[in-house]
Amino acid sequence: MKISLLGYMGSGKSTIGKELASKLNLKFIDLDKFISSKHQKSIPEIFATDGEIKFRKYEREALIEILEAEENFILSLGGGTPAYYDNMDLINQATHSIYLRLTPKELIERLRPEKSSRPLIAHLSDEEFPEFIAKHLFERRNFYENAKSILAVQEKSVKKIIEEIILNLPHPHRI
Ligand SMILES: Nc1ncnc2c1ncn2[C@@H]1O[C@H](COP(=O)(O)OP(=O)(O)O)[C@@H](O)[C@H]1O
Ligand SMILES: O=C(O)C1=C[C@@H](OP(=O)(O)O)[C@@H](O)[C@H](O)C1
Ligand SMILES: [Mg+2]
Repeated sequence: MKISLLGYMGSGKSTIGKELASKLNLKFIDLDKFISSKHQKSIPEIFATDGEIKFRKYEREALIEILEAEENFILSLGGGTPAYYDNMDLINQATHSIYLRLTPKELIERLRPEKSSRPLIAHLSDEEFPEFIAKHLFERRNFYENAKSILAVQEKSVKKIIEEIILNLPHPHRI
């Protein structure tokens, strides 16, 4: 079984992916962590030293490497992965893709204390931040909505989200 989780920064991809993998006894791969360990740099360091364009290239290469090498996994993508190259086509060809959909309001609340770890939003002032998230999500949604399955995650616990994902897995993966 190959499952990928996608959605905006802060939607819970990394958190849900890790828990879901442990529940389904599958290998967990976080695309950002994979890129970091491959390049021996944190994501903010890659953005600062190599720039976003190179990051997108590394992200694309890592995605292909994982999709070609691995048989069974839960893959948590980065928020931007579906929006570059034809990544979304590759993701849908190889995996059951799930969009974790969250409202701008909740994303803003969640991301506010965690902004500094995310280079695309780290520099934004308190005034700029909410408007940036709303606009950026509006652009990204077009890519996310190509996922095979869409799950609204607002006001749901991690446990509940995992239960719903498992219930909605395509047959014969349901357990
Ligand atoms: N269902 C949830 N309810 C409340 N907080 C959550 C939930 N899922 C994730 N979080 C929190 O939201 C933040 C962002 O989660 P993370 O997994 O890093 O998102 P992503 O990988 O999509 O950017 C983290 O602090 C995480 O603990
Ligand atoms: O949305 C984006 O373009 C990004 C999201 C991040 O991942 P998370 O969605 O896990 O924060 C990370 O890949 C990088 O900072 C760029
Ligand atoms: Mg993440």
